[in-house]
Amino acid sequence: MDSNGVAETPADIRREIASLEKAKAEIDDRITALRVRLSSYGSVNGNEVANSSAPRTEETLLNGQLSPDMIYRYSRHLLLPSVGVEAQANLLKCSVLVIGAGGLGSPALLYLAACGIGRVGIVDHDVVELNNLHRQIIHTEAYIGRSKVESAAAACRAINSTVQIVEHREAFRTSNALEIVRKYDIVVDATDNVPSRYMISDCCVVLGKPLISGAALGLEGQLTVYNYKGGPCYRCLFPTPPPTTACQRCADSGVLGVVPGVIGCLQALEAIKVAGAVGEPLSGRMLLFDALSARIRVVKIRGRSPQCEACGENSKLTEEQFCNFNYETFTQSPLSTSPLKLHLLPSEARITSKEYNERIVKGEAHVLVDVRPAHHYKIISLPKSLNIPLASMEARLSEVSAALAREEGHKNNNSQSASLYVICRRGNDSQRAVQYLHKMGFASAKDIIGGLESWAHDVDPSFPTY
Ligand SMILES: Nc1ncnc2c1ncn2[C@@H]1O[C@H](COP(=O)(O)OP(=O)(O)OP(=O)(O)O)[C@@H](O)[C@H]1O
Repeated sequence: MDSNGVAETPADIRREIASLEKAKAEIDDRITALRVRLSSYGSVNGNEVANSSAPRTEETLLNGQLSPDMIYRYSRHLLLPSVGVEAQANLLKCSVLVIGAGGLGSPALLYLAACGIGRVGIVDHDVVELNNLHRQIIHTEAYIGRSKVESAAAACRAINSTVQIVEHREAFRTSNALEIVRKYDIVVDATDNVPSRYMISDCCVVLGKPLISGAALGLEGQLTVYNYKGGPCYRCLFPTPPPTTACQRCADSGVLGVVPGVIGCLQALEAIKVAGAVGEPLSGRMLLFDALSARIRVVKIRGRSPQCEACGENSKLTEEQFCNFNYETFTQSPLSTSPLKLHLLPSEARITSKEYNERIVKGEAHVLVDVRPAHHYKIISLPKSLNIPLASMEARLSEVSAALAREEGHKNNNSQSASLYVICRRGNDSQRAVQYLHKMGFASAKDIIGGLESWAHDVDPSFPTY
């Protein structure tokens, strides 16, 4: 008999248990599905969209204690005596802004989301490209052509749906910098370019935020923490920017994918130390990483400079001065030639890639000198070109004369001189080479405007670019 006086058998009881268990499983499934849906909501350009994103810190911290889910998720942190519950709770209450979702930002963001930083902001204006994927490991092929912020935010939410991810799909500029940075406790500079580095450091000085700054190029990287508890800012160390010609970019010089990976991880580590109030953040010191020799060195750097134009005692930058500062012109020395704006030659000494193609199709006798470095030439080159890198042009000038003589003898029975064309990757070094060749008596030498990039764009779309 049950409590209602109805006769029941063990089979009845088993049936009822099974039925209730099925209903319970369906409710659990529904709760899980709703949690996943909830975590897929986020904020775009700093404004939260409907339904807010992840649970807020107050929900994850019960009466200041970690919730059971949090204890389980972060148990390996909690087991570390130097981290423990206090530092983990500090992380959950903290907000970190990562500017740049590229080579440095990718690992930094993944670790910051995974470790339970309460709110993570991502700023970037760029879209994912195929040649990003060897190092920008937060992005996948499925996101090629789509916003890096959108892609990075999805990856962070997939790792940890309890973290609030805020999307800022825009370039970081003086016009939006203060408004964005004001909302965060710590800033990670993962932009890896000089104008942004000055702008971000100055913004952090104005708003009093600690800054974790990283850089990676080729096979080397460096890292430091600026503006932390009276420590130096970027301008204290580098009051004047380097000449533009000294500012190499990954797109020109290359970078081994793991190098920004290492530095980006260390940036996340420093952010965690500052956020969690553990350890000794890398302030007043700089870490230098050399991948080839597998060496990491930490050197002491200059402390805060009283004369610094950003954080100096009598010269502290104001919000207004920051907003009116032009970082692009400040970081471009008027004496140095911007690699993108070289105009060294008169128009008669230049020819478009289309014109060059028409001439060779007609069978014009000519020599094509490719002045890129030999390792670039090995990547891809035009048929029958002669590789004489710009740096060795002076020493190998006789090879140009010999090639012209061969071509004239071969094609024209010495009756007509052969033309001389010069090409490079984007049309800057070729102009320098033509200028030099003119000086050395090769008066007819012509530069192919825009180099191999223009060839790929205007003549042969199947020609690979890099
Ligand atoms: N001022 C800025 N505001 C927002 N994002 C920036 C700013 N400056 C740089 N970034 C972003 O920082 C990231 C830096 O990434 P990274 O240095 O790995 O190279 P990349 O610019 O993606 O590619 P590559 O240098 O190979 O062309 C990029 O996604 C870039 O869009």
